[in-house]
Amino acid sequence: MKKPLYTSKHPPGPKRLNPFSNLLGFRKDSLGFMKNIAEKYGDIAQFKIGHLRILLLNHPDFIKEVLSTQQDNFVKGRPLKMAKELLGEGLLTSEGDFHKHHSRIMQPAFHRKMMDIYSPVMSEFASRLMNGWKNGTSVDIFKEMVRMSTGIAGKTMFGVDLEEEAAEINQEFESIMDIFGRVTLPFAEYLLKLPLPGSIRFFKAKSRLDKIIYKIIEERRKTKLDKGDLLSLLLLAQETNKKDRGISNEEIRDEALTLLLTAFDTTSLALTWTWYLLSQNPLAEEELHEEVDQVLQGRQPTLDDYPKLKFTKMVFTEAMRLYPPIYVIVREARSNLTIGDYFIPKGTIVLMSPYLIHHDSRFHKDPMKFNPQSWAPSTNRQKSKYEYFPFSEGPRSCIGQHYAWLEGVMVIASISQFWRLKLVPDQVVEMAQLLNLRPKNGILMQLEKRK
Ligand code: HEM
Repeated sequence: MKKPLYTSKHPPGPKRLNPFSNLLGFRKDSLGFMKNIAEKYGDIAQFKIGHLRILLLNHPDFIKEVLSTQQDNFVKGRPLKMAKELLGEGLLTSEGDFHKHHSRIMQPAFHRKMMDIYSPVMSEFASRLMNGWKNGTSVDIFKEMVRMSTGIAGKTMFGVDLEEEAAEINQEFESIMDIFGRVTLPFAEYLLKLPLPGSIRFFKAKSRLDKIIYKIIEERRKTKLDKGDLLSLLLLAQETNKKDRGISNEEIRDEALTLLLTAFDTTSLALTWTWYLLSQNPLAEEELHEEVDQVLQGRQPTLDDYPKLKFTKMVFTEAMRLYPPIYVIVREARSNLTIGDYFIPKGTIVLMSPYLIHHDSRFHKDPMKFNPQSWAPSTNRQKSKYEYFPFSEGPRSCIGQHYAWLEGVMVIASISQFWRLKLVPDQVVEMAQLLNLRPKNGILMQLEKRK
């Protein structure tokens, strides 16, 4: 039977006791709240927060509808409004032709051939980090990964050394996240307009980040050097304003800040959770050590080693399954539409959680277990793209995913060749669900030299 174009059937979901009862649950533990809704009401369910209608999709087929098949009917919309306050019209937040234009300008910086240039930088920064480590001491591995990833991002994309500024950048970013954690409030967009302590912190942090970014841009302008990196591409696009409509100073700032924050934050989180998981799974750790010892024989990895470091990549893949840094992807319906048998009105906010799908036993066997072997080519288990999507999927998926895979593998191989990271006992490792999945109080690890 032919499916009707429109249906009046609404997805099931909890009845609201008061306009903010769902808000409280969602703010306290959004993953727990979403899991509960999915378990009670199924793979397509809706709930309300204030006047907002929120749809939760918990099946790869429905998620595919939003991220790919019907993606023209969705925008980043309201949920990204607060992010725009910080990032302006960067690649992450912009829409339509503007987004396409900027995406075209920046694509070459993420082309596979650029990985030849990026991989030695990644190995070098991992070495620099290890040079400062002392056997038997403890470090907060999250801070260490942030410092290293910020250094890598600064060097590969802007040609500058940002390791010194890494702690400040991360601290400003955390102040910003604090207020971003409130994006689900029905009156969120007005929050920044009020002189509240959180808003004041936000604008201070934004202005410090701007200072760092504008300094980088100005210094490059002075040298007039085309280094083939992302900043060169952006500055070149500004100069060659003939065929295309070019790019303004402010747009360069927006893109540079977007790239810096999206690059260092997610990658350092993915690596932090990887070290934590390895410390809890000695068999996987041993297998990793065997592979890196055998492939690298004591030298730092190069791009040629990348395809040989198969188990290393499986470890990183499995870590991003259990701890996908972006644990929920959000869109807004820009017209009335149908998903499955249900009517979804214009303005509905749609949530899709890689975390929930990655922990669903229908799509991943033994989902709570860290099992890198499940990604071995020999298992022959062809997973659908929407069963594992830490980088999202479709036209708005992560532009930096090849870069992130490379950084993950290069860094894991570099470090695990020489060091074993052991979890310092008697600490509670907890997830903080801000815009991304962070360790609440960092993760203390003891450094043990292998060789
Ligand atoms: C493990 C590391 C990373 C993860 C898990 C990750 C994840 C994601 C996800 C889920 C999205 C889609 C967000 C949405 O639809 O709302 C995204 C978009 C994006 N990512 Fe990443 N990312 C990572 C690393 C990077 C790196 C290294 C860069 C840059 C060098 C980067 C730059 C971006 C940009 C610019 C977008 C917006 C793309 C667009 O909308 O066209 N990401 N990322």
